[in-house]
Amino acid sequence: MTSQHCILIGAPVDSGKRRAGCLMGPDAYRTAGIAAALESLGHTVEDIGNLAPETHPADTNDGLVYARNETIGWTSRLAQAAEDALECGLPVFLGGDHSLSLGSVAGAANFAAKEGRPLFVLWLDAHTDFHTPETSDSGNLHGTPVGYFTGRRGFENFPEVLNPVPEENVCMIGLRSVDTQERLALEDSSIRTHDMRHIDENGIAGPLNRFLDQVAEANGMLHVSLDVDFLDPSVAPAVGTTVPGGATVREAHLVCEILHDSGLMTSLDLVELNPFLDERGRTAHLMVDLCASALGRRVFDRPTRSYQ
Ligand SMILES: NC(=[NH2+])NCCC[C@H](N)C(=O)O
Ligand SMILES: [Mn+2]
Ligand SMILES: [Mn+2]
Repeated sequence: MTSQHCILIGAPVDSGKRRAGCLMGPDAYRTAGIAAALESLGHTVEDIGNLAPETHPADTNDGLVYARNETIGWTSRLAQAAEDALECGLPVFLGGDHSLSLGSVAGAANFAAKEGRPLFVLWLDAHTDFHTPETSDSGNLHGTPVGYFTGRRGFENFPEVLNPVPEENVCMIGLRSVDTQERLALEDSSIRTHDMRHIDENGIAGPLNRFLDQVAEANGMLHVSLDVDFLDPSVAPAVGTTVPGGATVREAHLVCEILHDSGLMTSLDLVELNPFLDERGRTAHLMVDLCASALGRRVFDRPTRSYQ
């Protein structure tokens, strides 16, 4: 297994929705032992601590979009952090709510463009997060990152997206809650969407492997964004937007194990963990275990042999 330099980036973003708590996420991952888990796999780990948003005007909360200015401050800060970290290793963003991915993905896209490689995004989530601030019913910006980094219009005052991720490079797995405006916009887009019914009928490995083949063929970089609510709430209760019927522990590990074996993942977000809603750290521990699977943990050190 090739060892990697993992850069843990604390992103205590809590501005993407009204319910507070994701700001405690980075420390919950640390408490759950994320650094030791990755080191035990032979990786080097550098924890750069928690970042803060760039200074921004105070939010007046217009009643439509919640904490827009703070989220703008985070977006530019995290885009720069992603670009810097990709110079020397594999950034792992410890969220923080999903609005952090406006920055982490935009930064990864800027880095990929400098390298002359396309960026691909794997979105593991119950939601598509494909709103713009104008289409959002809730006004919560954690529902908008995919809209932003694919270059949809309506993100006034946000940093310009210099390298929008082409829609055909985005693959979503785990979907089971899509708003009408998102559904209409997705119908006009070439984003690949795999809802839970598709997974129930066909399994989770097929769509993932097909996407990874596409990434490999294009010599692409791959950003993976893992939302806690991708998982079923019975195993991952610590998230404000639970939707029943999510991925099982085994399905989620399988995704992460396949990702590791592909050797394609170049950056990772762990988002939406709200430790205030957790049960004795079980969701934080599961997310750390999934991260470890994505970085090479397996049941056997060697491929298992079948009986002859
Ligand atoms: N990252 C998330 N948990 N997003 C949930 C978004 C829910 C809903 N679609 C909204 O825009 O408000
Ligand atoms: Mn999400
Ligand atoms: Mn979600």
